[in-house]
Amino acid sequence: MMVSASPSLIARSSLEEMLDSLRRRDEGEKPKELPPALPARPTSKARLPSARRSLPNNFKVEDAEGSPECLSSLNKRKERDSGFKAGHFGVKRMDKDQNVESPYDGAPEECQIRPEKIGKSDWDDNIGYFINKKLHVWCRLRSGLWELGTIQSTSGDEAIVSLSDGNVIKVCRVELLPANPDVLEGVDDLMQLSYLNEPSVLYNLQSRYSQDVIYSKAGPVLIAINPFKDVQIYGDDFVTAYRQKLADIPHVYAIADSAYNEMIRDDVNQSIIISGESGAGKTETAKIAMQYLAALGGGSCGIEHAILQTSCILEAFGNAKTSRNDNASRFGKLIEIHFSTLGKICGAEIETFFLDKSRVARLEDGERSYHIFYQLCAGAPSMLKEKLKLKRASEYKYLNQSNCLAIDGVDDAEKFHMLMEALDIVRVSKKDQEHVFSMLAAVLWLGNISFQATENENHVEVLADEALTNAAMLMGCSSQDLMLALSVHEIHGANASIDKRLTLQQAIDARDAWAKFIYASLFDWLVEQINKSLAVGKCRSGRSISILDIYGFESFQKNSFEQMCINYANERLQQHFNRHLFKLEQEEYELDGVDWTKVDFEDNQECLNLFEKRPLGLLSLLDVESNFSKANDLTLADKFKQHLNANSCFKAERGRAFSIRHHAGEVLYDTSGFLEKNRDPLPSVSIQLLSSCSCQLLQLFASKVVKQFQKPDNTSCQINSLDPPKPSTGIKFKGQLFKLMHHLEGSRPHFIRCIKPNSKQLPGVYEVDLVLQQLRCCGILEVVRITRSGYPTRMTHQEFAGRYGFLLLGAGVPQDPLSLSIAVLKQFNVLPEMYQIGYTKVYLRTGQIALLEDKRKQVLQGIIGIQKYFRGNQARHHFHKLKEDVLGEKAGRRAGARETLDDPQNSKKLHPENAKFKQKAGRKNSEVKVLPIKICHQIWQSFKGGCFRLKQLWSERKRKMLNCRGNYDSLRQDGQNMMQR
Ligand SMILES: Nc1ncnc2c1ncn2[C@@H]1O[C@H](COP(=O)(O)OP(=O)(O)OP(=O)(O)O)[C@@H](O)[C@H]1O
Repeated sequence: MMVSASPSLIARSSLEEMLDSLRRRDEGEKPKELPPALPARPTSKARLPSARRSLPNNFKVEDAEGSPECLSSLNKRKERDSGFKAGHFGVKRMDKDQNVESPYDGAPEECQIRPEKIGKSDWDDNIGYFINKKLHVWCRLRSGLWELGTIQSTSGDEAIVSLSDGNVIKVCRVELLPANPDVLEGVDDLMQLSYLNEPSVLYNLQSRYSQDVIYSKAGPVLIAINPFKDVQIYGDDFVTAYRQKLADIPHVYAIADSAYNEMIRDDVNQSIIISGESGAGKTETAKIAMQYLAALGGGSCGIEHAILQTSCILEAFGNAKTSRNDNASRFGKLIEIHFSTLGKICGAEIETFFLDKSRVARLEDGERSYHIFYQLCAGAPSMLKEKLKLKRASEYKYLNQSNCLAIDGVDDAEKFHMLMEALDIVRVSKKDQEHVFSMLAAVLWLGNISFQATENENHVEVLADEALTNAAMLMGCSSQDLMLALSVHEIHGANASIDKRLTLQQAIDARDAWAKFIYASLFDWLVEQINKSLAVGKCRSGRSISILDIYGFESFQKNSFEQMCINYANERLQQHFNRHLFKLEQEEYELDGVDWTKVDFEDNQECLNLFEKRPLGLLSLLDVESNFSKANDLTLADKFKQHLNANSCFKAERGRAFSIRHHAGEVLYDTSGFLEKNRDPLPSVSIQLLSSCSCQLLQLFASKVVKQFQKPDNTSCQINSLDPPKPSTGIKFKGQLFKLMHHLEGSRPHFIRCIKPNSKQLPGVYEVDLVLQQLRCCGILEVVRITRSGYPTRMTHQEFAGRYGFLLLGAGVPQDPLSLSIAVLKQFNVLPEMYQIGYTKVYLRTGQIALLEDKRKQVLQGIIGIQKYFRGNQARHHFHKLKEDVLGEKAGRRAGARETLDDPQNSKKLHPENAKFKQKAGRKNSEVKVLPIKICHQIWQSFKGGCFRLKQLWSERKRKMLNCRGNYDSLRQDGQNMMQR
């Protein structure tokens, strides 16, 4: 279930656009019958600061209403004093709260958004225009769907609309929105739409999707709609096309390409952040991006193949079939690909987050556990099966409880063979592979261990059957020890410890805790092994591209601790998105003195406060409650209600339930199991047993837990489920998330929003409502609005002048970068509304830089043409001269040689062959064609000398060419002339 901005709010943006056009019309800028214009650009009031002007601490600008308002801190203080309240289009203000944690450096963020200055909505005049011209409008039907139609007439608040299917209906005017002309159907970038409103965006994407065009742009964000089928837009040819910039339609390749080029060009780390709900295509998109980067940065060491193979391993161990996706990732993943100074991949590092281990022991109907279990049972060679005492998947309780053992179209045995190959490529040794498979089998056998009640119904004993024997054998412990560990709980008193027999439920929980612990530890260990294998070599440049594929927002009928953590992570990512696409962008305009009307956006800081505030935030309260042995899920829910009610994102519900208003919608949570999952206990006896097992992996896993229990002063503390010194799951997760945000903040982000077109995972089906919810929850319309009215290209005055200054001609070219930049913009007729000059940077609207780059390219090509001609001429001249020299020298030598040969004194110096030849032929000396060795050598030396001199001349000429400013200027002049011609 998702909730988003109400339609009227979204509609407002397009109304606003129309109003602007109407205003223009009223001002007499346009004749009466012109269609509503494109969204108004703020008129440029670019101030031209002096070249060395620095930004004063409290500089003032005029707001749109003319009242001077101090920016930055002054501005913020004023708004705080006026006490604006949060609201969609109103002002949203988050007070600086000392108790709110932030993963960003410095003080907690203060978020303020000024009200958007929107005039009164008035659609009437426009409706008149649409009626006259019989232009299409979008009409919202009772079903909520939008349909195209034309307005026939209006009366009061109502309008009669003739729909495209022939029906004529009466609707409220507020249900009408302007449609774009046909020529704009299916545009690549939503920025190109004249009317930016929900139905236009929705149907633009649908029109593309119906033609298998799955990628579109929303300004800087790539929208990827899952095709649920193979589309022929990947592979070598496409890679080459994007690499050589021959293709420019939106694509993951284009995003990966810009990330790579920006990393090389600007020496800045990059990140590709892929988000979307479960089944939207994040993991596939991440793989496609990785494939492109591997093609671009693949080197001789072949590490890129190993990196690509990690997907196969991680999917086997971390993905499972859920009701929403046959291959759902049940963990978050950040893969950081490192590059050498030459731009070649030199290693990678994978970080994983929050594996959903509950899936190991408990499955919902129709879902599966992790793929690897089914793959192992189906594909293991018979020898291995024998060794692990493996049976078919259907014989294991952990796998057969959900009535789903296979996935349509997936061959688990084949997948197992692919996995073995991948493990080999990633250099996980055969011995380690065997250890991994034994652990998996041990988990499966553990799940088959059953209990029987003894004495009274309260206590249990473990059944001594093949499950117990096999599990103990695979773990490397005795069956007796395992029986004891699963049926007895050790309680540490002040002076002694006592054994308490477990009830049936406790025994089942203990067994499942073991299985989950082993599986989660195995997963972490495997990731460690992969990281060792992909470790970055010495040639690292420190530059990297990180790809984040993290679980999307989740909202089921029953939502538990896992969903809360996942949705919390999504809130953090949403803030990163907001920060970069809305907040930092607008802040930069303000600080650099750019004339700018703020665009509103939905801030989720309040929701983050709900989670992170201390001591009265969700995670802190959960942690405190987890430390009380008498606390239960109901007392926890009460605590939440008692302390969190003041937060507008929290809603108390009956009993154990509570709701959170997430940015993507309201979710109802049930606290059942929260405390247990947050504590994540493992009875002390289990750790002791694991440490004593002969299986090395288990020993290693146990030692890691013991380390967690160690006190900061390194003295070990008693491991007891009553002692909770181990960090709780929630706090650990928060720590991981903060680390992730730090990492992302250190890189330049590229956002990809994956959209799931239908919930049945079918190709060609586009469910409008589902898509709309997803577009709303990631604020796509707002991104387009900001980008469209913003200045996506910016360069410092120095950079701009350095890059384009040379295009100016004449003696009066200004010298300081600011004046030079302005002169360039004027020279090339960049319209004033298409740029702004800030205190430090030049800001350009979309498309303007391409214009300047074109000019630059033309001039450079002209220059290169002249240079080529000039150099060619020089080279020819020198070559002819050298040739003459060599020939002259040769002729001289020949003459000398003839004289030498004619001298009978020298005849004995002749080469024996020559002498023989000379005698045999009986020719005259002057006719001799073969020269003496010495002379041959002399000529050769002279020729080599000539070549060497020629080379020297070449390099000298080249140096002179580069240094000679006069020459260069005249070349530039020639280039300009050529271009003008
Ligand atoms: N570009 C694509 N081309 C073809 N099929 C795709 C593409 N993207 C996704 N799919 C299909 O959609 C399925 C779900 O995609 P994927 O597993 O990447 O979703 P996800 O967003 O990562 O989901 P989760 O969050 O549950 O892990 C894939 O198994 C694949 O069948």
